[in-house]
Amino acid sequence: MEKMQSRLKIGLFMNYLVHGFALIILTQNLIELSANWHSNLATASFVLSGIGIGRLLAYLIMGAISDRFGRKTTLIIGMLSYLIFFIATPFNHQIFLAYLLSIVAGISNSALDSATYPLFTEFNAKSSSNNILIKAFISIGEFILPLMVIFLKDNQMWFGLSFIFPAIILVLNLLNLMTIKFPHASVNANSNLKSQLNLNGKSKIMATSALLVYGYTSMAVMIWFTQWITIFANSIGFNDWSAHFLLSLYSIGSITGVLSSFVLMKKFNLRNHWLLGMNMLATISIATIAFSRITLVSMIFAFLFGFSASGGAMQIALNILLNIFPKHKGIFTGLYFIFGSIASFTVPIITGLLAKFGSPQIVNGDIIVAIVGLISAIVIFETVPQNNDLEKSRNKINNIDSKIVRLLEKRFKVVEDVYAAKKQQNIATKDQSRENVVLKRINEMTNKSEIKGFNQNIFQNIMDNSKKYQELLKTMNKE
Ligand SMILES: O=C(O)C(=O)C[C@]1(C(=O)O)C=C[C@@H](O)C=C1
Repeated sequence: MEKMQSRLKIGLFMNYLVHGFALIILTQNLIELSANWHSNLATASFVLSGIGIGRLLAYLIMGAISDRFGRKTTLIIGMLSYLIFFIATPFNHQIFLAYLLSIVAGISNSALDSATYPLFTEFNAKSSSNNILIKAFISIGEFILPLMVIFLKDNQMWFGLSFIFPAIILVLNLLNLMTIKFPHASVNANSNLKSQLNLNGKSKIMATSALLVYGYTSMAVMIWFTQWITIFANSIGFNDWSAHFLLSLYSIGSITGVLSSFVLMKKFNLRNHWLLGMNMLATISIATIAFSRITLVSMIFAFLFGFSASGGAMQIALNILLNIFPKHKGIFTGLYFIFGSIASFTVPIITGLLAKFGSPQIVNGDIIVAIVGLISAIVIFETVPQNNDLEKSRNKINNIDSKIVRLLEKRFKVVEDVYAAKKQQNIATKDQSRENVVLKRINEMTNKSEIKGFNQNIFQNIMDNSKKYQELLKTMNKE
């Protein structure tokens, strides 16, 4: 079981490595692709918008499929459609088909999200922090792909190999995931169908609205920054190198933030405080970058902005949303990411309009988005109770119970052998001396003296049931 879970986990993360490739693979190969499509760069870049359309179209449908038909089905839909995208794109010579394929990539993205995020909250008590790590794998994919594209170019190799490589990973991962039994949402650890957050009607509406607004702002604040920071830095007189370096520092900050969030969420129970703190830091950082205009200060705060705005806070907020709606995790994952997709759609338009007033105004706009995000985080902090200890302890008990049930099944299996042996030798079912030996061992094995009696009681009960089972086998054999 443990081994299964790690195979499943690795498989889910590998998908996001591939997804990191998909996010930038069209732009990274745009010159070759536009030649294939017999179009110019401007028309070719229009194809990129298909991904956004595909995501918007598919999120709710994939969310519903995930809740209704299961995470595994949804995951396989996502992986197969990504496979079609990766294999067909480098061979395709028609721009219309290229657009359809980018829609397919968007659909794949939404299927993966609708399956994976809910799944990670369903493993066990601590696994929802894995949702934060997804971000790290996307970043690794986005880091590797450009290197591969440069390598292929330098060695005059076919650009399409950069598509074939993720396709191979997908095929291997399909084989891996198809042979794994997935945890079932309704019987699994913390997917108790009733939310344990106990929000009343009004708080639930407030929290949900704030979380969905946060779905928008958390995405918007990042896109806004990454698209404009270099231009802004140039315009306020930073040299070219520092202007570009700000973005690298942001990425390093982001990875550091993701890893810190992951470790913290696993170890401590301060999810809401962390979300609030991250948003405060993000707002302070972007404001400092906008107003200080000192290179070193901007560098430090670019790192801190990456750490806080892109360090897993978006995933933490999603986990909170899924805690509020445990019965509809797929749908709410979809809804949350729809808000994120609207951000990727609208930010270029809004910043494009702001550009008329100069890039400093664009960065000021990002401060406003950060403040709206901070206000949402405050509303979330005030309305949603901290992931309480009762919930965590019950999740732990659920995990232990599953292990006990497996062991009891094994014990009953051995009792069947005992029954067969006794039948052959014609021995009575009950054996008091053996029971005494069992109870004595239990007494000795139990460390804590206060619970020795309870454990003996439990084992007496087990043996009583074992005798009943043997009697049942007897009557069944007679029939
Ligand atoms: O050891 C046996 O003889 C059993 O039948 C098994 C077992 C048990 O469950 O441990 C059940 C009934 C006996 O009275 C003693 C022990």
